Amino acid sequence: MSFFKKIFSSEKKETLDKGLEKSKTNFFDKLSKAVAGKSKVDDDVLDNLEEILVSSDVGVNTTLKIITRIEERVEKDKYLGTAELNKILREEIAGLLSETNSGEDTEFKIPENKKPYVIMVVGVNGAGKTTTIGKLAYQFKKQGLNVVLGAADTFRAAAIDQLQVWADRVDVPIVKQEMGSDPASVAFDALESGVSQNADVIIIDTAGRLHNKINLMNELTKVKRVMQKVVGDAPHDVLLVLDGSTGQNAFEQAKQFTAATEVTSLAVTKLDGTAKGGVVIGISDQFKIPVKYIGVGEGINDLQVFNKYEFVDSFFK
Ligand SMILES: Nc1nc2c(ncn2[C@@H]2O[C@H](COP(=O)(O)OP(=O)(O)OP(=O)(O)O)[C@@H](O)[C@H]2O)c(=O)[nH]1
Repeated sequence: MSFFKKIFSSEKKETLDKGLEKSKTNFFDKLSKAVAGKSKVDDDVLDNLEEILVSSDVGVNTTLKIITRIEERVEKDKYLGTAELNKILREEIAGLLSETNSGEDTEFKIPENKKPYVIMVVGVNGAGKTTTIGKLAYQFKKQGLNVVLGAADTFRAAAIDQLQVWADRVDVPIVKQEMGSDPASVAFDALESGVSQNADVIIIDTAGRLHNKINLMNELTKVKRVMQKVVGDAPHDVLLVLDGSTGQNAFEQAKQFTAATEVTSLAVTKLDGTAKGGVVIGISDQFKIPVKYIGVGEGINDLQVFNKYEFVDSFFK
């Protein structure tokens, strides 16, 4: 490993550790209370563990899966000490995450034969869409790629302005129109402009209104259809941004968006400052969609490519 890579990884690790601190403290405080005075994993411990996982926003279905797997191990081992519980949980959670996340990545590499690579970003207002797009643009630019942004969230003037702020900050071109114009038309322009500029990546912001599933579905379908007039297989990635600090509400949003369009990857934001980090485990398991990025701070560097090993290591350190 190069010296630079080592420094970068240790910085990434520090940010991740700091970002997950609240979730960890919450989880392990409860876990240590649950096993206090017990040497063996018994029904009581498992009941408590179930409650802790649910209250850590892992979600009921995923919690039951984890508990069943631990029960099976208890059954096999006969005597499973509480001291081993931490290690077992870590193994089971890593196993669950492996079902959806290949996740050894430290950086997302754009496939060679997909240029321009088009990312359509969806999610409700306030989930951290704009910030995530800005941070992503910065990461791609650091990789030496040409990035173009498309401000297709035309529903609110502030959304266009905010994306412009990020475009200026990262120093990448942005394609935008007036507030209220047709999002599909902005997406079309952005792709045309990207193709003519020989862009490597085009990131399209979309409106996050959820008041009506049919409207949302129609709008996203239209944006996709119109983009395909310029780049036949666009979008290559439909990235759903979820606010991790909303816990169960993030599950609800994932449900609504996956019903409205095909979502191919997830970004879970605001994991710093929340005790609900377990949401990453549950959402990835329930929706069988890989978590590609996690947001662990407001800074430009605080979006990390999700790596299941790093995540579990940081959580169970
Ligand atoms: N702490 C923290 N804050 C974040 C993170 N990601 C985004 N935010 C903050 O969340 C707030 C909302 O983010 P935006 O990017 O504006 O959200 P949006 O989804 O684009 O919402 P609209 O602009 O309202 O459409 C901002 O104050 C961001 O700085 C994160 O990973 N950690």
